[in-house]
Amino acid sequence: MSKKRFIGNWESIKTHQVPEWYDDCKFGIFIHWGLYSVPAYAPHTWELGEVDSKEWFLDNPYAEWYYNSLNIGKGHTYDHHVEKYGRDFKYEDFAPMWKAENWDPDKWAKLFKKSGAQYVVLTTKHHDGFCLYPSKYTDFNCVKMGPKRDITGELTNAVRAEGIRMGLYYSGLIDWQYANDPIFEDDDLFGTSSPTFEYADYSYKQMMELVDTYEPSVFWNDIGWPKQSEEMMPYFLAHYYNKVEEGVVNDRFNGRFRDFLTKEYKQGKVDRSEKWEMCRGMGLSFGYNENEGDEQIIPEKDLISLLVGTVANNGNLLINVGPKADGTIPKEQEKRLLALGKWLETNGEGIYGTRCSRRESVVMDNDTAVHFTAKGSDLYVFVDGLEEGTKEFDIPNIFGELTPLNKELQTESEKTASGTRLHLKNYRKDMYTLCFKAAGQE
Ligand SMILES: CC(=O)NC[C@H]1N[C@@H](C)[C@@H](O)[C@@H](O)[C@@H]1O
Repeated sequence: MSKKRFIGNWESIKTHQVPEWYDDCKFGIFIHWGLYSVPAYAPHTWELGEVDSKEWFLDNPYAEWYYNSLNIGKGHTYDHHVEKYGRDFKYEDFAPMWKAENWDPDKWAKLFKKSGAQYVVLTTKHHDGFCLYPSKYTDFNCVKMGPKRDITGELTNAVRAEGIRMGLYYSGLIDWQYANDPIFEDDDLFGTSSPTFEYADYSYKQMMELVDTYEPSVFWNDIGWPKQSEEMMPYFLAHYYNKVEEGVVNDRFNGRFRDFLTKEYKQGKVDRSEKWEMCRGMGLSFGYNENEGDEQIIPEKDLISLLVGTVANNGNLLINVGPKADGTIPKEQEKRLLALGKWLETNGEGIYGTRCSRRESVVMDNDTAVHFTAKGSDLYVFVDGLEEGTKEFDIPNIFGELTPLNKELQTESEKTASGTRLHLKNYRKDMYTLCFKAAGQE
Protein backbone atom coordinates (compact mmCIF):
# COMPACT_ATOMS: atom_id res chain seq x y z
CA MET A 1 0.00 0.00 0.00
CA SER A 2 1.51 3.37 -1.01
CA LYS A 3 2.55 5.56 1.85
CA LYS A 4 -0.14 8.13 2.86
CA ARG A 5 0.97 11.73 2.35
CA PHE A 6 -0.15 14.60 4.58
CA ILE A 7 -0.48 18.23 3.58
CA GLY A 8 -0.20 21.29 5.82
CA ASN A 9 -3.82 21.75 6.80
CA TRP A 10 -5.89 20.53 9.71
CA GLU A 11 -8.24 18.51 7.52
CA SER A 12 -5.30 16.37 6.35
CA ILE A 13 -3.60 16.16 9.76
CA LYS A 14 -6.77 15.01 11.48
CA THR A 15 -6.82 11.87 9.29
CA HIS A 16 -3.66 10.66 11.06
CA GLN A 17 -4.15 7.36 12.91
CA VAL A 18 -2.11 6.23 15.92
CA PRO A 19 0.20 3.50 14.54
CA GLU A 20 -0.16 0.00 15.99
CA TRP A 21 3.39 0.03 17.40
CA TYR A 22 2.53 2.80 19.84
CA ASP A 23 -0.46 0.82 21.12
CA ASP A 24 1.54 -2.43 21.27
CA CYS A 25 4.62 -1.17 23.11
CA LYS A 26 3.05 -0.12 26.46
CA PHE A 27 6.28 0.91 28.22
CA GLY A 28 8.87 3.58 27.47
CA ILE A 29 11.70 5.35 29.27
CA PHE A 30 11.79 9.15 29.59
CA ILE A 31 15.21 10.73 30.09
CA HIS A 32 15.69 14.22 31.57
CA TRP A 33 19.39 15.08 31.32
CA GLY A 34 20.95 18.54 31.00
CA LEU A 35 22.70 21.41 32.78
CA TYR A 36 20.27 20.99 35.72
CA SER A 37 21.87 17.55 36.28
CA VAL A 38 25.01 19.35 37.55
CA PRO A 39 23.44 21.03 40.64
CA ALA A 40 20.90 18.11 40.78
CA TYR A 41 18.92 19.79 43.53
CA ALA A 42 15.30 20.32 44.50
CA PRO A 43 13.29 19.89 47.69
CA HIS A 44 11.39 16.58 47.93
CA THR A 45 7.93 18.10 48.26
CA TRP A 46 4.85 17.17 46.21
CA GLU A 47 3.56 15.33 43.15
CA LEU A 48 2.38 17.58 40.32
CA GLY A 49 -1.32 18.25 40.90
CA GLU A 50 -1.18 17.86 44.71
CA VAL A 51 -0.85 21.58 45.54
CA ASP A 52 -1.82 24.80 43.78
CA SER A 53 0.72 26.37 41.47
CA LYS A 54 1.64 29.25 43.81
CA GLU A 55 2.88 26.75 46.41
CA TRP A 56 4.35 24.50 43.73
CA PHE A 57 6.72 27.03 42.16
CA LEU A 58 8.04 28.26 45.53
CA ASP A 59 9.42 24.84 46.45
CA ASN A 60 9.45 23.11 43.08
CA PRO A 61 10.39 19.40 43.36
CA TYR A 62 11.38 19.32 39.66
CA ALA A 63 15.20 19.53 39.72
CA GLU A 64 15.08 20.37 35.99
CA TRP A 65 13.38 23.67 37.02
CA TYR A 66 16.55 24.79 38.84
CA TYR A 67 16.83 27.91 36.60
CA ASN A 68 13.39 29.17 37.62
CA SER A 69 13.96 28.22 41.25
CA LEU A 70 16.94 30.63 41.16
CA ASN A 71 15.02 33.20 39.13
CA ILE A 72 12.29 33.60 41.76
CA GLY A 73 15.00 34.62 44.22
CA LYS A 74 13.63 32.69 47.21
CA GLY A 75 12.77 29.20 48.46
CA HIS A 76 14.67 26.06 49.27
CA THR A 77 16.64 25.70 46.04
CA TYR A 78 17.58 29.39 45.87
CA ASP A 79 18.97 29.31 49.42
CA HIS A 80 20.90 26.11 48.63
CA HIS A 81 22.37 27.69 45.49
CA VAL A 82 23.53 30.86 47.26
CA GLU A 83 25.15 28.79 49.99
CA LYS A 84 26.83 26.27 47.67
CA TYR A 85 27.69 28.36 44.57
CA GLY A 86 27.25 31.98 45.64
CA ARG A 87 24.75 34.64 44.63
CA ASP A 88 26.68 35.64 41.49
CA PHE A 89 26.94 32.11 40.05
CA LYS A 90 24.63 32.07 37.02
CA TYR A 91 22.76 29.00 35.79
CA GLU A 92 24.68 29.10 32.49
CA ASP A 93 27.93 28.75 34.49
CA PHE A 94 27.00 25.07 34.96
CA ALA A 95 27.60 24.43 31.22
CA PRO A 96 31.40 23.95 31.42
CA MET A 97 30.88 21.83 34.55
CA TRP A 98 28.76 19.28 32.69
CA LYS A 99 31.37 16.76 31.46
CA ALA A 100 29.40 13.50 31.07
CA GLU A 101 32.81 11.92 31.60
CA ASN A 102 31.42 8.45 32.41
CA TRP A 103 28.69 8.40 29.78
CA ASP A 104 28.39 5.19 27.75
CA PRO A 105 25.27 5.34 25.52
CA ASP A 106 25.57 1.64 24.66
CA LYS A 107 25.47 0.76 28.36
CA TRP A 108 22.30 2.86 28.77
CA ALA A 109 20.69 1.22 25.73
CA LYS A 110 21.47 -2.29 27.02
CA LEU A 111 19.95 -1.43 30.42
CA PHE A 112 16.81 -0.07 28.69
CA LYS A 113 16.59 -3.30 26.69
CA LYS A 114 16.86 -5.35 29.88
CA SER A 115 14.11 -3.24 31.44
CA GLY A 116 11.65 -4.28 28.72
CA ALA A 117 11.21 -0.71 27.47
CA GLN A 118 10.07 -0.48 23.84
CA TYR A 119 10.74 3.23 23.31
CA VAL A 120 12.86 6.00 24.78
CA VAL A 121 12.14 9.77 24.89
CA LEU A 122 15.15 12.07 25.49
CA THR A 123 15.05 15.79 26.29
CA THR A 124 16.65 17.56 23.32
CA LYS A 125 15.92 21.03 24.74
CA HIS A 126 14.25 21.61 28.11
CA HIS A 127 12.91 24.93 29.40
CA ASP A 128 16.46 26.22 30.06
CA GLY A 129 17.08 26.32 26.31
CA PHE A 130 20.23 24.21 26.40
CA CYS A 131 20.25 21.81 23.43
CA LEU A 132 21.39 18.20 23.72
CA TYR A 133 22.16 18.15 19.98
CA PRO A 134 24.25 20.30 17.57
CA SER A 135 21.49 22.75 16.62
CA LYS A 136 22.24 24.96 13.62
CA TYR A 137 20.40 27.79 15.39
CA THR A 138 22.24 28.18 18.70
CA ASP A 139 25.70 27.50 20.13
CA PHE A 140 24.08 26.88 23.55
CA ASN A 141 24.37 23.17 22.91
CA CYS A 142 26.19 20.06 24.13
CA VAL A 143 28.57 19.85 21.15
CA LYS A 144 29.83 23.42 21.46
CA MET A 145 30.18 23.25 25.25
CA GLY A 146 29.97 20.94 28.24
CA PRO A 147 30.10 17.27 27.12
CA LYS A 148 31.17 18.30 23.58
CA ARG A 149 29.29 15.28 22.16
CA ASP A 150 26.07 14.88 20.14
CA ILE A 151 24.13 13.27 22.98
CA THR A 152 20.93 12.93 20.97
CA GLY A 153 22.73 11.37 18.00
CA GLU A 154 24.83 8.94 20.02
CA LEU A 155 21.91 7.80 22.17
CA THR A 156 19.58 7.47 19.15
CA ASN A 157 22.08 5.16 17.44
CA ALA A 158 22.68 3.10 20.59
CA VAL A 159 18.96 2.73 21.37
CA ARG A 160 18.04 1.78 17.80
CA ALA A 161 20.89 -0.77 17.75
CA GLU A 162 19.01 -2.52 20.59
CA GLY A 163 15.79 -2.54 18.54
CA ILE A 164 14.16 0.14 20.69
CA ARG A 165 12.32 3.14 19.17
CA MET A 166 13.74 6.62 19.81
CA GLY A 167 11.55 9.60 20.68
CA LEU A 168 12.51 13.22 21.28
CA TYR A 169 11.21 15.71 23.85
CA TYR A 170 11.20 19.42 22.98
CA SER A 171 10.15 22.33 25.21
CA GLY A 172 8.02 24.10 22.59
CA LEU A 173 6.53 26.97 24.56
CA ILE A 174 9.15 27.82 27.18
CA ASP A 175 12.77 28.74 26.48
CA TRP A 176 14.40 30.81 29.20
CA GLN A 177 17.08 31.98 26.74
CA TYR A 178 14.30 33.94 24.96
CA ALA A 179 11.99 34.94 27.82
CA ASN A 180 12.90 34.41 31.42
CA ASP A 181 10.54 36.32 33.68
CA PRO A 182 10.30 34.30 36.88
CA ILE A 183 7.35 31.92 37.06
CA PHE A 184 5.49 32.06 40.38
CA GLU A 185 2.21 30.48 39.22
CA ASP A 186 0.62 28.74 36.25
CA ASP A 187 -0.71 31.97 34.74
CA ASP A 188 2.91 33.19 34.52
CA LEU A 189 3.73 29.96 32.71
CA PHE A 190 1.63 31.04 29.78
CA GLY A 191 2.03 34.76 30.32
CA THR A 192 5.83 34.92 30.26
CA SER A 193 6.43 32.11 27.82
CA SER A 194 8.51 33.19 24.89
CA PRO A 195 6.19 35.70 23.15
CA THR A 196 8.22 36.85 20.13
CA PHE A 197 7.91 35.92 16.47
CA GLU A 198 11.67 35.49 16.64
CA TYR A 199 11.27 32.63 19.15
CA ALA A 200 8.34 31.15 17.23
CA ASP A 201 10.54 30.98 14.13
CA TYR A 202 13.53 29.66 16.11
CA SER A 203 11.51 26.86 17.72
CA TYR A 204 9.86 25.91 14.41
CA LYS A 205 13.26 25.61 12.74
CA GLN A 206 14.64 23.59 15.67
CA MET A 207 11.69 21.18 15.60
CA MET A 208 12.16 20.73 11.85
CA GLU A 209 15.92 20.07 12.23
CA LEU A 210 15.19 17.50 14.94
CA VAL A 211 12.73 15.69 12.65
CA ASP A 212 15.05 15.84 9.64
CA THR A 213 18.18 14.80 11.53
CA TYR A 214 16.88 12.06 13.83
CA GLU A 215 13.43 11.03 12.44
CA PRO A 216 12.07 10.34 15.96
CA SER A 217 9.28 7.79 16.42
CA VAL A 218 7.72 10.07 19.05
CA PHE A 219 7.74 13.88 19.00
CA TRP A 220 7.03 14.76 22.64
CA ASN A 221 6.34 18.49 22.75
CA ASP A 222 6.01 20.05 26.19
CA ILE A 223 3.86 22.75 27.78
CA GLY A 224 2.60 24.13 24.44
CA TRP A 225 3.43 25.74 21.11
CA PRO A 226 4.11 29.46 20.50
CA LYS A 227 0.84 31.25 19.80
CA GLN A 228 2.59 33.35 17.13
CA SER A 229 3.29 30.29 15.02
CA GLU A 230 0.20 28.21 15.76
CA GLU A 231 -0.88 28.49 12.13
CA MET A 232 2.42 26.81 11.18
CA MET A 233 1.58 23.74 13.29
CA PRO A 234 -0.11 21.69 10.52
CA TYR A 235 2.89 22.26 8.25
CA PHE A 236 5.21 20.91 10.94
CA LEU A 237 2.95 17.91 11.62
CA ALA A 238 2.55 17.12 7.91
CA HIS A 239 6.32 17.32 7.46
CA TYR A 240 6.83 15.08 10.49
CA TYR A 241 4.32 12.42 9.43
CA ASN A 242 5.60 12.44 5.83
CA LYS A 243 9.17 12.05 7.08
CA VAL A 244 8.42 9.55 9.88
CA GLU A 245 5.64 7.28 8.66
CA GLU A 246 4.97 5.76 12.09
CA GLY A 247 5.49 8.96 14.04
CA VAL A 248 3.26 9.96 16.95
CA VAL A 249 2.80 13.21 18.87
CA ASN A 250 1.37 13.92 22.31
CA ASP A 251 -1.35 16.37 23.34
CA ARG A 252 0.78 19.39 24.24
CA PHE A 253 0.22 21.40 21.05
CA ASN A 254 -2.14 24.05 22.51
CA GLY A 255 -4.95 21.52 22.38
CA ARG A 256 -5.04 21.80 18.57
CA PHE A 257 -4.14 18.15 17.88
CA ARG A 258 -2.94 14.91 19.48
CA ASP A 259 -2.27 11.25 18.77
CA PHE A 260 -2.37 10.49 22.48
CA LEU A 261 -3.33 12.20 25.73
CA THR A 262 -0.79 12.68 28.52
CA LYS A 263 -1.06 12.40 32.30
CA GLU A 264 1.79 13.63 34.49
CA TYR A 265 1.67 12.40 38.09
CA LYS A 266 -1.76 13.50 39.29
CA GLN A 267 -2.27 16.07 36.51
CA GLY A 268 -4.21 15.32 33.35
CA LYS A 269 -7.65 13.95 32.44
CA VAL A 270 -7.57 10.58 30.71
CA ASP A 271 -9.97 7.68 30.27
CA ARG A 272 -9.79 4.28 28.61
CA SER A 273 -11.76 5.41 25.51
CA GLU A 274 -8.69 7.14 24.06
CA LYS A 275 -5.00 6.22 23.92
CA TRP A 276 -3.00 7.99 26.65
CA GLU A 277 0.40 7.95 28.29
CA MET A 278 1.32 8.28 31.97
CA CYS A 279 4.64 10.01 32.64
CA ARG A 280 6.38 10.55 35.97
CA GLY A 281 9.79 10.52 37.58
CA MET A 282 10.78 7.64 39.81
CA GLY A 283 10.70 10.21 42.64
CA LEU A 284 9.05 13.64 42.52
CA SER A 285 11.51 15.02 39.96
CA PHE A 286 12.41 14.26 36.35
CA GLY A 287 15.94 15.66 36.52
CA TYR A 288 18.27 13.84 38.93
CA ASN A 289 17.78 15.19 42.46
CA GLU A 290 20.48 14.39 45.04
CA ASN A 291 17.73 14.55 47.69
CA GLU A 292 16.02 11.49 46.16
CA GLY A 293 17.65 8.21 47.15
CA ASP A 294 16.24 4.68 47.46
CA GLU A 295 13.81 5.70 50.23
CA GLN A 296 12.35 8.61 48.26
CA ILE A 297 11.56 6.92 44.96
CA ILE A 298 8.76 4.60 43.88
CA PRO A 299 9.16 1.01 45.18
CA GLU A 300 9.39 -1.77 42.57
CA LYS A 301 6.00 -3.18 43.67
CA ASP A 302 4.28 0.15 43.05
CA LEU A 303 6.06 0.72 39.74
CA ILE A 304 4.82 -2.65 38.45
CA SER A 305 1.31 -1.88 39.73
CA LEU A 306 1.47 1.48 37.95
CA LEU A 307 2.43 -0.23 34.67
CA VAL A 308 -0.37 -2.82 34.99
CA GLY A 309 -3.06 -0.30 35.97
CA THR A 310 -2.00 2.06 33.16
CA VAL A 311 -1.93 -0.62 30.45
CA ALA A 312 -5.24 -2.15 31.57
CA ASN A 313 -6.84 1.25 31.01
CA ASN A 314 -5.50 1.93 27.50
CA GLY A 315 -2.34 3.78 28.57
CA ASN A 316 1.40 3.52 28.05
CA LEU A 317 3.77 4.12 30.95
CA LEU A 318 6.66 6.52 30.23
CA ILE A 319 8.78 6.21 33.38
CA ASN A 320 11.59 8.73 33.73
CA VAL A 321 15.29 8.19 34.41
CA GLY A 322 17.28 11.18 35.69
CA PRO A 323 20.96 10.47 34.98
CA LYS A 324 23.76 12.10 36.99
CA ALA A 325 25.89 14.79 35.30
CA ASP A 326 28.74 12.27 34.79
CA GLY A 327 26.47 10.07 32.65
CA THR A 328 25.78 7.29 35.15
CA ILE A 329 22.24 6.19 36.01
CA PRO A 330 21.67 6.27 39.78
CA LYS A 331 21.82 2.73 41.21
CA GLU A 332 18.40 3.00 42.82
CA GLN A 333 16.83 3.90 39.45
CA GLU A 334 18.70 1.10 37.66
CA LYS A 335 17.38 -1.34 40.30
CA ARG A 336 13.78 -0.38 39.44
CA LEU A 337 14.35 -0.77 35.70
CA LEU A 338 15.81 -4.24 36.20
CA ALA A 339 12.91 -5.27 38.46
CA LEU A 340 10.45 -4.14 35.76
CA GLY A 341 12.37 -6.09 33.14
CA LYS A 342 12.46 -9.25 35.24
CA TRP A 343 8.71 -9.02 35.90
CA LEU A 344 8.01 -8.42 32.21
CA GLU A 345 10.08 -11.45 31.23
CA THR A 346 7.52 -13.56 33.12
CA ASN A 347 4.35 -11.52 32.57
CA GLY A 348 4.98 -9.49 29.40
CA GLU A 349 2.64 -11.78 27.39
CA GLY A 350 -0.24 -10.10 29.25
CA ILE A 351 1.14 -6.61 28.57
CA TYR A 352 2.84 -6.21 25.19
CA GLY A 353 0.54 -6.20 22.15
CA THR A 354 -2.63 -6.36 24.27
CA ARG A 355 -5.61 -4.08 24.08
CA CYS A 356 -8.20 -2.96 26.62
CA SER A 357 -10.44 -5.80 27.71
CA ARG A 358 -14.20 -5.20 27.65
CA ARG A 359 -13.94 -5.89 31.40
CA GLU A 360 -13.01 -2.88 33.55
CA SER A 361 -10.58 -3.02 36.48
CA VAL A 362 -12.10 -3.97 39.86
CA VAL A 363 -10.74 -2.56 43.12
CA MET A 364 -11.44 -5.01 45.95
CA ASP A 365 -12.20 -3.93 49.51
CA ASN A 366 -8.80 -5.00 50.87
CA ASP A 367 -6.88 -2.61 48.58
CA THR A 368 -6.12 -5.33 46.10
CA ALA A 369 -7.23 -4.91 42.51
CA VAL A 370 -8.03 -7.04 39.49
CA HIS A 371 -7.03 -5.65 36.08
CA PHE A 372 -7.70 -7.12 32.65
CA THR A 373 -6.06 -6.99 29.22
CA ALA A 374 -7.03 -8.81 26.04
CA LYS A 375 -5.24 -10.32 23.08
CA GLY A 376 -7.77 -11.48 20.51
CA SER A 377 -10.16 -13.81 22.36
CA ASP A 378 -7.66 -14.43 25.18
CA LEU A 379 -8.10 -12.60 28.46
CA TYR A 380 -5.30 -11.80 30.90
CA VAL A 381 -6.23 -11.32 34.55
CA PHE A 382 -3.88 -9.38 36.84
CA VAL A 383 -4.12 -9.71 40.62
CA ASP A 384 -2.50 -6.65 42.19
CA GLY A 385 -1.54 -5.66 45.72
CA LEU A 386 -1.41 -9.06 47.45
CA GLU A 387 0.31 -9.20 50.83
CA GLU A 388 3.24 -11.57 51.38
CA GLY A 389 2.02 -15.12 51.97
CA THR A 390 -1.58 -14.54 50.79
CA LYS A 391 -3.31 -17.95 50.74
CA GLU A 392 -6.44 -17.29 48.67
CA PHE A 393 -8.03 -14.60 46.51
CA ASP A 394 -11.49 -14.29 44.91
CA ILE A 395 -11.65 -13.19 41.27
CA PRO A 396 -15.17 -11.97 40.38
CA ASN A 397 -17.01 -13.06 37.22
CA ILE A 398 -14.31 -15.30 35.84
CA PHE A 399 -15.42 -18.94 35.66
CA GLY A 400 -12.99 -20.56 33.20
CA GLU A 401 -9.48 -21.94 33.58
CA LEU A 402 -6.82 -19.52 34.91
CA THR A 403 -3.20 -20.35 34.07
CA PRO A 404 -0.51 -18.39 35.98
CA LEU A 405 2.18 -16.90 33.71
CA ASN A 406 4.62 -17.19 36.63
CA LYS A 407 5.52 -20.89 36.44
CA GLU A 408 6.92 -20.76 39.98
CA LEU A 409 3.46 -20.03 41.37
CA GLN A 410 1.47 -23.05 42.59
CA THR A 411 -2.29 -22.44 42.53
CA GLU A 412 -5.56 -24.32 42.68
CA SER A 413 -8.84 -22.85 41.35
CA GLU A 414 -12.18 -23.33 43.04
CA LYS A 415 -15.40 -22.30 41.26
CA THR A 416 -17.70 -20.16 43.43
CA ALA A 417 -21.10 -18.64 42.79
CA SER A 418 -19.53 -15.28 41.95
CA GLY A 419 -16.37 -16.37 40.12
CA THR A 420 -13.16 -18.19 40.93
CA ARG A 421 -11.38 -18.59 44.25
CA LEU A 422 -7.63 -18.92 43.72
CA HIS A 423 -5.74 -20.94 46.34
CA LEU A 424 -2.15 -19.68 46.27
CA LYS A 425 0.31 -22.22 47.69
CA ASN A 426 3.49 -20.19 47.59
CA TYR A 427 2.85 -16.54 46.77
CA ARG A 428 5.87 -14.39 47.60
CA LYS A 429 5.79 -10.60 47.42
CA ASP A 430 8.76 -10.60 45.01
CA MET A 431 6.42 -12.19 42.47
CA TYR A 432 4.69 -8.78 42.60
CA THR A 433 1.48 -8.44 40.52
CA LEU A 434 0.30 -11.89 39.36
CA CYS A 435 -0.94 -12.50 35.83
CA PHE A 436 -3.20 -15.38 34.74
CA LYS A 437 -4.16 -16.33 31.20
CA ALA A 438 -7.86 -17.08 30.72
CA ALA A 439 -7.68 -18.54 27.23
CA GLY A 440 -10.65 -17.71 25.02
CA GLN A 441 -12.45 -15.87 27.83
CA GLU A 442 -12.33 -12.23 26.56
C1 LIG B 1 1.82 19.33 32.50
C2 LIG B 1 3.05 20.02 31.94
O1 LIG B 1 2.98 20.89 31.10
N1 LIG B 1 4.20 19.64 32.43
C3 LIG B 1 5.46 20.25 32.03
C4 LIG B 1 6.54 19.36 32.63
N2 LIG B 1 6.69 18.13 31.87
C5 LIG B 1 7.58 17.18 32.51
C6 LIG B 1 7.72 15.94 31.65
C7 LIG B 1 8.96 17.80 32.79
O2 LIG B 1 9.65 18.03 31.58
C8 LIG B 1 8.79 19.14 33.53
O3 LIG B 1 10.03 19.74 33.77
C9 LIG B 1 7.91 20.06 32.69
O4 LIG B 1 7.77 21.34 33.30
